[in-house]
Amino acid sequence: MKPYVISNVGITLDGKLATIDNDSRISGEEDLKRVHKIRKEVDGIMVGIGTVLKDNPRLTVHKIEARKEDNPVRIVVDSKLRIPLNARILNKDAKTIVATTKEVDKEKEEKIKKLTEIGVEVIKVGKYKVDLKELMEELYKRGIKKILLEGGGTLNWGMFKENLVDEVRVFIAPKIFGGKDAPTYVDGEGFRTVEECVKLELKNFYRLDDGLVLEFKVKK
Ligand SMILES: NC(=O)C1=CN([C@@H]2O[C@H](COP(=O)(O)OP(=O)(O)OC[C@H]3O[C@@H](n4cnc5c(N)ncnc54)[C@H](O)[C@@H]3O)[C@@H](O)[C@H]2O)C=CC1
Ligand SMILES: Nc1nc(O)c(N)c(N[C@@H]2O[C@H](COP(=O)(O)O)[C@@H](O)[C@H]2O)n1
Repeated sequence: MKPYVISNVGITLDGKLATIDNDSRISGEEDLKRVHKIRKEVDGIMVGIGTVLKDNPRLTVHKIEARKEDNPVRIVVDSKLRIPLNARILNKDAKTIVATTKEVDKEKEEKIKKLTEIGVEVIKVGKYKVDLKELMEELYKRGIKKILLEGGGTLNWGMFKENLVDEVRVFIAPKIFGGKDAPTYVDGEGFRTVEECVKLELKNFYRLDDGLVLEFKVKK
């Protein structure tokens, strides 16, 4: 069994998550409130370590009224355990799970010990990179039945490639960032043919702030 996964991002019209200098201010205030309402409804929020290193996010419900108990479990996918011990995602506002690989050297073992001491749960799945299918099963076993996937582009690719995403919600801002090295909604290697690609069914759309929200079901 696996959790139900909603992928949400704020993108520009050209599909970028941030500029080449990592400026990711895409959503307006109303869109951020929409995202925080989803955060409040789910059991877990998941990001890749790239997002933690670049944005240092809190990943709590802080744009709408909420109690500490409303904060979902924060999940970071981090194969090489690069997470800084002072990252905001490790603060006491909510529980945090760090998913890493089973390949553990002495340095990694020490980091796991430190993380555990500050109350972080470390899940080991996969050999060279985090096995996302196995991670989903482990999270489900821990009562995490609904997840908000908040990127970035590399983790999004991993989740789509493994067919682990059930729903897509995007805010499209009327902006163009350009830049072939700017992160896009889904990066990674990409599919080679249209047959292999992820197919979506448009369910809803509406205007918000200066942009557009689109909601899709992933066709299975
Ligand atoms: N506008 C928006 O809504 C959002 C923007 N962003 C932006 O996205 C950028 C970060 O994206 P990325 O650098 O791509 O980092 P990412 O957040 O996708 O993390 C990628 C890392 O995840 C780890 N990982 C472990 N196992 C994996 C697996 N099986 N599959 C995939 N990844 C695995 C790897 O260490 C990899 O380097 C930042 O610029 C950030 O600002 C991030 C989230 C939302
Ligand atoms: N939905 C959305 N729109 C944007 O314009 C964004 N830049 C993001 N970023 C995501 O939100 C995280 C920040 O969360 P906190 O406010 O620190 O709780 C960031 O790391 C991205 O995952 N999202």
